[in-house]
Amino acid sequence: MDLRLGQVILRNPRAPASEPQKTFTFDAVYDANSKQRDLYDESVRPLIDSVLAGFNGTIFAYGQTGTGKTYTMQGAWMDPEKRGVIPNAFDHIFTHISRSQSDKQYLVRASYLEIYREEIRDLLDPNHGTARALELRESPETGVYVRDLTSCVCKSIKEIEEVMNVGNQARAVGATDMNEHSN
Ligand SMILES: Nc1ncnc2c1ncn2[C@@H]1O[C@H](COP(=O)(O)OP(=O)(O)OP(=O)(O)O)[C@@H](O)[C@H]1O
Repeated sequence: MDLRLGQVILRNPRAPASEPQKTFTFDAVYDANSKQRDLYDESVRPLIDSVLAGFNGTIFAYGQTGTGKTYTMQGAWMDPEKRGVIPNAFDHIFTHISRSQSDKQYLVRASYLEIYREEIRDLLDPNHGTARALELRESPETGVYVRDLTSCVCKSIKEIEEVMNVGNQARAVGATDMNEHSN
């Protein structure tokens, strides 16, 4: 990895020395020594700032199992240096709201879903294990949305963390089911 050039360089160890390396260039590259805070400040903070200004924003973690998606997104909750994108974004959003002028109003709503075997499951629905899969819909006003997805209004970091914990527990049950099916 070349963090300065934003490049990931791949070499096949079994290939003959004459085979060229493959170089992929990105806007930014972070390796195992990168700091959560640097990733947030450089690559996430500008996106959340635009969301706070009224634009849409998406952060998408994609990769093979065990490559660090959960670590990057959630991190080690109790250690401020290891907190990932989600807790840093909660902090950023609610700090911004608390400091904003009184003529502005913000409404924060949180939903939490997972796509498991091509089906959408609502992790905030207490019956999600037995409920029917949710449907993806599109409307001219709001664009793509998930019909009947639970949405919780959150007024503080504590409230949104509670919503996330409920969803995380539903996820963990899903993972156990999956393990049982594969055994
Ligand atoms: N940058 C990092 N620094 C230290 N530890 C890390 C880092 N990234 C990942 N890890 C550790 O590597 C392991 C796998 O990471 P993680 O669980 O985040 O992967 P994942 O992509 O979410 O996997 P899965 O798709 O199976 O859920 C974890 O023990 C995690 O703590």
